[in-house]
Amino acid sequence: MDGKSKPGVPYGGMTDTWVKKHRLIYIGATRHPFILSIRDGTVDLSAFKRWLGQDYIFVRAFVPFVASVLIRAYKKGDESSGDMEVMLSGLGSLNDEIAWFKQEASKWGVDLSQVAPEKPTQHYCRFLEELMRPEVDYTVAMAAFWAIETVYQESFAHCLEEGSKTPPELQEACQRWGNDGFGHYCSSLRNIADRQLEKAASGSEPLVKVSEDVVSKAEVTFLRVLEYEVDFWNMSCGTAGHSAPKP
Ligand SMILES: Cc1ncc(CO)c(N)n1
Repeated sequence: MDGKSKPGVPYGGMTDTWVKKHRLIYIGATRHPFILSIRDGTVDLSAFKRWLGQDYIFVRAFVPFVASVLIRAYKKGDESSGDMEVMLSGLGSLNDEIAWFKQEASKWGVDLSQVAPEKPTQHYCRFLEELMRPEVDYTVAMAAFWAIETVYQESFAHCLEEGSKTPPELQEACQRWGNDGFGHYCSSLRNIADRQLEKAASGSEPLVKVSEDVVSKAEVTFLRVLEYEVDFWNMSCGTAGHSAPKP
């Protein structure tokens, strides 16, 4: 969490460098007060229900983004990489996730059909749309994909650690993203992103535009994901998102 390389993650990958270099905002996204309130059992259930409704809207918008990365992986044509299989597993779990949201919403009496996207959700979904544009490089899309998933994995795994007082009725939500299998999936995404970034940085990626351009765009995209995540948690807490203006 504090930028130490994780077991099984190749030390020194570009994503490792970013987590260290931007550890304050990374901690802001993965140890947000909303998450800490779940972990210490003080979370306001109305905040949890607000998060549930808004995240359902986000996840539905996330599906086409993941599909767009799958298409990019296919077009890369590097069948040996196994990238497509990682994304297919991600799409499969999103199918289960949407079913879980519906079941969890009915458990809490949240009518998902009546939930309107709040501004942070609208902005985050618009950002996903931007990442689906054809001119966005596979490497940049993968940096976003890994960051989006890993913020949730790190956040909810924290609520499951020894000593946490997560309320039993919220354990399932935390397990959803905090479990080891999802952690392994995030490591697979991270390895793809690191491989792509390494190729872009070494200029060995054919037909890629100016390679350092791709690397710096990927880093900016990583930071934008963290900002959108912090805004999303702020919204869940009900604190009007006074976040930095988006570039
Ligand atoms: C806002 C948000 N970020 C990341 C994830 C992980 O898929 C999610 N479900 N929602």
